[in-house]
Amino acid sequence: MAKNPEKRKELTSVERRVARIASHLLPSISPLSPAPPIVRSVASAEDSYRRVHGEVSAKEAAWREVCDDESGKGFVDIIYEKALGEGIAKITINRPERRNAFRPLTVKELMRAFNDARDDSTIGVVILTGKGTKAFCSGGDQALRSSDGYADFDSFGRLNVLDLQVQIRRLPKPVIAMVAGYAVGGGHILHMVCDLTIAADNAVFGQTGPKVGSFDAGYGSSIMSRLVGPKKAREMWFLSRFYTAYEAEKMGLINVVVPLEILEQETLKWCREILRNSPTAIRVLKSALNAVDDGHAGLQELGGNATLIFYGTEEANEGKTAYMERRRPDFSKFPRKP
Ligand SMILES: CC(C)(COP(=O)(O)OP(=O)(O)OC[C@H]1O[C@@H](n2cnc3c(N)ncnc32)[C@H](O)[C@@H]1OP(=O)(O)O)[C@@H](O)C(=O)NCCC(=O)NCCSC(=O)CCC(=O)c1ccccc1C(=O)O
Repeated sequence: MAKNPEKRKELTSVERRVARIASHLLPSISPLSPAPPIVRSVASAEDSYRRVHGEVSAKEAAWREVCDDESGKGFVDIIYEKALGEGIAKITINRPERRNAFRPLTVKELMRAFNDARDDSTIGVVILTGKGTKAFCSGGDQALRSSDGYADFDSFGRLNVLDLQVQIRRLPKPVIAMVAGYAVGGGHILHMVCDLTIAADNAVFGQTGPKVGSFDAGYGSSIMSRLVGPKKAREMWFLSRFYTAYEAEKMGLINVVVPLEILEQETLKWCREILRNSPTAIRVLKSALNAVDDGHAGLQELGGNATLIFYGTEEANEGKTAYMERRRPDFSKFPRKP
C-alpha cells in the first residue's frame, strides 16, 4: 500500500476505474442459463451514491393484512397487504385452485385495493401477484364466461378487467408484477400493463385467447406490440405459444428473471430502490412514458401532473389568493423564463 497520501489517492482512483470497467466486461448471460443469485447491478460497489445511501435492503417485509376498505365489504378473492413502516402494498389474487383465474368479483376487489393503494399517501409502490407458485394469473375464469362477458353472482356478463387495466396504467405510482408460474391469457395482459415485471425462473408467459375463442384487441395487443415488436406480437397472438421466463426476458417482455426462492426478496429490493427516489419524479415519469401511447388520456394524465406541480408555486397561489381577496392578481413579479 502506498504511504504517500497523493499516491494512495491516485491508486484508489485507478482501482475504482478498473472496477467500473470490469463491471461492463462481465460475460453476458445466455437466455437459457440459470439466473445469477445477485441480479444485475452495473454500478460498482465503490460509487459515491452507494457510499452515501448504502445497499438496498433485501430483508423480508412485515406484511399487515388489510381486511377491508371504506366499502366495508371485505375481500374474498384477493389478499391485500401493506408492509409495516415501508411504502409498499401487495395485492395477491387468491384463487390458486383455478390457477388464479379472475372472475368479476376478483376484478372488483382488485380495483378496490388498487384504489386504496392510490389514495394512501404512505404507499409508493404496489406489487401485483398470484397466490402460490403455480400461477400469477390464468386470465378470465372460463367456467363463468357467457355470451356477454363473465358473469358470477348475477346474470350480467362483464369485461371489467379492461377497467382494471386502465386503472393500473393510470395509477400515479409504479405497479410491479411479481410472477411465479403461469401468466397466461388475461393474466398475461395484467402483467404487461404493470410498469415492471419480475419473474421467477418457473414463470411461463403467453396468450391463449385464440385457442379458447377470445382476444384482447386493446392494451393486450397494443402494449404487447410496443414491448416485443410487431412481428413477435403477431407470433404471440397468432400461434398462442407459451414462453419461458428467459425467453420472455430476451424478448423485452419482462425486466428480470430470478430464482423462485428469492422472487419476493428481489421484488422488495426493487421496490425499496424506487422508494429512495423522488415520488414526484417517478409519478411524472410514469405518465410521460405512457403519454404518447395513451393519446388524449395519456396527455391528460401528464398534464394533470403539470397542474399539480404548478399549484405548489407562488405564481399559482397569487392567482388563487387574488381571486379570494377580490383583487387583481399581480403576476408581474413572476419571470417569463426563456
Ligand atoms: C394455466 C394452465 C396452463 C395451467 O395448466 P395446469 O398447471 O396443467 O393446470 P390445470 O389442471 O389446467 O388447471 C388447474 C385447475 O384450474 C382451472 N383453471 C385454470 N385456468 C382456468 C381459467 N382460466 N378458467 C377457469 N378455470 C381455470 C382448471 O380448469 C383446473 O381445474 P380442475 O377443476 O382442477 O380441473 C391451464 O390451466 C390453462 O391453460 N388455463 C386456461 C388459460 C386460458 O385459456 N385462459 C383464458 C384466456 S381468455 C381470457 O383470459 C380473457 C379475459 C378477459 O376478460 C378479456 C376479455 C376480452 C378482452 C380482454 C380481456 C382481458 O383479459 O384482457
